[in-house]
Amino acid sequence: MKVLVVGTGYVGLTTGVALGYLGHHVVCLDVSEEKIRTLKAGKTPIYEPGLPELIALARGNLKFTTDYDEAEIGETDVVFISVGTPSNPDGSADLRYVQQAAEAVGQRLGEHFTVVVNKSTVPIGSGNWVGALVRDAYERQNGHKPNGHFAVASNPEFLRQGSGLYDTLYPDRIVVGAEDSRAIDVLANLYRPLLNQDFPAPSFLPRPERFGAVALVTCDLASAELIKYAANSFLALKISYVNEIAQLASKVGADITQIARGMGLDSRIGPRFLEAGIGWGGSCFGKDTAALVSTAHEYNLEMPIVQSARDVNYRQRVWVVEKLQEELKILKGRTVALLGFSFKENTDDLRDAPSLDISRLLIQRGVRVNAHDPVALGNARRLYPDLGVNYCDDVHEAIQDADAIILVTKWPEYRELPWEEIKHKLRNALVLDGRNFLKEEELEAFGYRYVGVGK
Ligand SMILES: NC(=O)C1=CN([C@@H]2O[C@H](COP(=O)(O)OP(=O)(O)OC[C@H]3O[C@@H](n4cnc5c(N)ncnc54)[C@H](O)[C@@H]3O)[C@@H](O)[C@H]2O)C=CC1
Ligand SMILES: O=C(O)[C@H]1O[C@H](OP(=O)(O)OP(=O)(O)OC[C@H]2O[C@@H](n3ccc(=O)[nH]c3=O)[C@H](O)[C@@H]2O)[C@H](O)[C@@H](O)[C@@H]1O
Repeated sequence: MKVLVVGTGYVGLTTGVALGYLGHHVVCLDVSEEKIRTLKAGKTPIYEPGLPELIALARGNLKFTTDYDEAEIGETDVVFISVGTPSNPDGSADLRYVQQAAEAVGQRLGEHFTVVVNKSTVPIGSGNWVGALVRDAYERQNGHKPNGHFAVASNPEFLRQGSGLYDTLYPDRIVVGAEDSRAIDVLANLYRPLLNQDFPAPSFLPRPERFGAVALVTCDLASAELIKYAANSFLALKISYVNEIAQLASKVGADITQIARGMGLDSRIGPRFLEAGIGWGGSCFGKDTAALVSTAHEYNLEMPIVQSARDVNYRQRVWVVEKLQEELKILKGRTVALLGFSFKENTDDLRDAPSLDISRLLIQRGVRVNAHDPVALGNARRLYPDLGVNYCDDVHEAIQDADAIILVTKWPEYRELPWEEIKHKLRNALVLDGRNFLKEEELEAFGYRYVGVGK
């Protein structure tokens, strides 16, 4: 099938490349000249494991452009809108990029039946709104209304950064919401190889141990839109819940890792997303929980549970600094090494990264912050040159003369640092493990004071 993906960020590029790999003809369009130049040169503008390899395999089915006129929208079966939907200051979603994309697509629709798909996370009602934008743009361009040439669908995305390709090729479910059953049929055909799981598995990606057919959830537009917000908010509150219990665990001398294991083995609860730590960050949990609360307000509803998950999450970031102060007594004049700057491992993304708030809070208290990250420092220097953080390309430089190490992101290489050897570089052998990730017993055996979360 012929596919256009508008927006080549973490979601759009992953989706486009995966669909190209499955044999569809995909145009990936972005307004960023730089991103498209990079892609045309055979490189990837984002760090996502497996993406360069899959692009190389799908190359013959992929075209990259910044020009809507080159995208052959008039003959395209499916257009994915996968542009950013960041937060407005009041928490609602900023839909300006979606609007620009919908209008640009509407102007160029032809007689061929095209499904315009909201893949971006967009508030309830956006499907209808995008439909109206596309229709109006078409009418302005052609002088008459479109006559059943297009339908709108909502196909929310559930991939996680850092395992985006794996999540795309081996999804738990695919959700398609539409009022027009033709749109559901087209998307079911598009996703057939994923639904049936009958494509050659790329050798460079991990494979699920057991895997059968994937569930296709079909529903109306509003339900699909709400599934996305409800799922993200539920995951966010699951983490905040375990962090709330972690706070109590450390007061009463219990261990949150054992508690989470004991809880998670109940199949009604499940073990995933029960890792206590300094909380969630990233481009979506914060944004989407805020947007859900904001949408509820429009309908005169409070969302106290979702709001509390947000509050608890921020409290974890403050807790790190309070804990450090408790350990070191005086923070002013101290040096702290932050290990990991991206919001999670295997990504270079800094959106709502806990490291940013933790750095700000430490710097306000007179602490010198040395930060290391295996892949995110380029973005950090570009986006946050004035944060006051000393970005260190070498982890040994970051820990030199530090009064404490804070593990912020669980990059595997931090577990494998030569902890015994590097101890002499520190002024004070204190490790605050914000992800309960390091080898506690080993560190203690080397003479470190180890502080975890909820232990
Ligand atoms: N990042 C993630 O893990 C996930 C993100 N989502 C949602 O997917 C959407 C996209 O997120 P990301 O890929 O992370 O964003 P991103 O910021 O990485 O990429 C968005 C891209 O859209 C481009 N763009 C903006 N306006 C455009 C236009 N008019 N025409 C063409 N391109 C345009 C930008 O230049 C940018 O490259 C958001 O709504 C997000 O909430 C959903 C699931 C997972
Ligand atoms: O809408 C989105 O953008 C995506 O948001 C999350 O994916 P992502 O933010 O990429 O990464 P996660 O693996 O969910 O991690 C989010 C944050 O939670 C933290 N986390 C995760 C799991 C856990 O048990 N504890 C915990 O603190 C991570 O360190 C990270 O900061 C969801 O998991 C995806 O399903 C969704 O598509």
